[in-house]
Amino acid sequence: MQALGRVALLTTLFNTSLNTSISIYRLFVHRLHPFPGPFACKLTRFYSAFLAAKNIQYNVELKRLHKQYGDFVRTALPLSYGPQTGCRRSTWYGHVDVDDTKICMALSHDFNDHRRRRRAWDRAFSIISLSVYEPRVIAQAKKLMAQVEANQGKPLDATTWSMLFTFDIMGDIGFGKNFGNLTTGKAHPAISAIRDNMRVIAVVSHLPWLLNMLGKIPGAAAGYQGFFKWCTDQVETKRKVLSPRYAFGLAVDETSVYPDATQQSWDHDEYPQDIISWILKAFIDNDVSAPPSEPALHDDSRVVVIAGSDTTALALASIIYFLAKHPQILQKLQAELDNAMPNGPRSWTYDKAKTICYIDDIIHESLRLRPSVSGGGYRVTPAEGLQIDEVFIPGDVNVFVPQQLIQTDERYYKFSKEFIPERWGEKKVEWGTDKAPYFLFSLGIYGCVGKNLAMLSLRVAVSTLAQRYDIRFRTGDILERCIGYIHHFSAAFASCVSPKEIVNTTPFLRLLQVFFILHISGVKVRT
Ligand code: HEM
Repeated sequence: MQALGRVALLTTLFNTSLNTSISIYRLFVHRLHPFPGPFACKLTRFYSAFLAAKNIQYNVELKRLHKQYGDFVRTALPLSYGPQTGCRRSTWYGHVDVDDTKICMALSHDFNDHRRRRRAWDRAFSIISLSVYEPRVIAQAKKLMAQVEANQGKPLDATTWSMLFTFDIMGDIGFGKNFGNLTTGKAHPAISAIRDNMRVIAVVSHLPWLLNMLGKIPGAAAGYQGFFKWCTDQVETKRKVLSPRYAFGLAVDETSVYPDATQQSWDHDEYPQDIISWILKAFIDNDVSAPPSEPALHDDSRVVVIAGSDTTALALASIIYFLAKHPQILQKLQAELDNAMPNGPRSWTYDKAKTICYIDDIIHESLRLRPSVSGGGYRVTPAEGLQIDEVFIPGDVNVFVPQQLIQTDERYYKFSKEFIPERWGEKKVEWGTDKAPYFLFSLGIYGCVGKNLAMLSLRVAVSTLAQRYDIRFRTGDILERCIGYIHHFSAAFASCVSPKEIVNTTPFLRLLQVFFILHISGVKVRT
């Protein structure tokens, strides 16, 4: 008993002195001690996780911190991205595994490994690949419009429908599969798995070592296993599919076409028709751009599912919200659509729609105010440090950019909190928009590989929707009350919007009344 007491005493003494010396070091000696920031943040990353967990709104907490401490806050430091930056991925990207051979390209730390693997993804998003995807995105938009028409007069949940739309695009373009969300109107179970996954990452990724450790404890990640297995199954099913199935064009259930699909081999001479086939092709061919292992391949598939759907869904839901809030902007867009396509929806083509710059201006303005990836990617400064104006940040320091804060900073954007798409068009030079920081798809080597697919999907959805319908809130007075914007994931790939109600009436079918209700999915509703 006495011995036990001594061990306890010694352990307490050891831990107390260890923690005290670490605290003194972090507070007064650490290279970053001159940077202002909350006391607790200087001591432990648990405080950041605590802030993130409060309402799963780390961006709001960051706003408060920057207001209090200025541009540079210890725990969140702005830096420049772009091709010239010497910054690389930080330890944040090790939250799944620190071994690059086991994780997806989107989390790979090693500069050369990432650059090598990125090539397979670049092929999947080349101009030729996008021309293959384009009619399939349009086909999904047609299904969305059919649902809107079929539900006239009834409330439509625009957040959910945005997700159903982008999830089906991801299914087809990502895996060559039809997940049928837009046909059934029911959300695929993987959608709630994505949200759950993101919610955990939003909080625990502030402590990447903890997430990493939890992943290694048997059973600790049991909650994810269903989703992980589902993603793995998508890849494995794909691996068994013969190339002639591509002759069938749009997604088909391959087992119905090739009941004995397991017996078939991969024809790698075929031009792949979806993202995962490009990655698989590299893998099967042992190409230099291939994922280095089976776990890495399967982790890549999870990136396709999550990055390929949630980001664009949030962007679309936000755009619908802004169009409802600003009817004069919707009218201007409709006038431009009518001008380019005087015969209405029947004369709609993507070639005509994409010539309307105002559509892109609306998309950019919406993403400026409501970026789908609110925090930007976490980076580590180069060994020689980083000079930003008069501030020097030492080398090997983890930093990240609060994207939404910068993109709504009055110093860079006039009327920065207002939705003014014209700042990207006729006011661009006068307001200096082209010189303002804007990186919603990130920049440089780690920039979004899916940007062109996202823009294609958004252009198609916004133009077809606006051409057919007026959009307004069902009850205008709830608008501001419902504002709340939840970013689950400060560095990548997830967010949700809160409840909004929208009413649509169509200019072409004026008798129609369609209600959109934008409401939060999977997260407690905030009013
Ligand atoms: C509006 C929609 C989208 C936005 C705002 C967006 C934004 C971003 C951002 C900011 C990054 C950098 C993250 C970081 O630094 O860690 C990124 C990376 C990435 N995005 Fe997107 N994204 C969108 C849509 C898509 C789509 C549709 C895909 C298709 C699969 C996609 C796939 C990826 C991938 C694979 C990466 C990692 C790139 C790399 O590591 O080199 N994204 N995205």
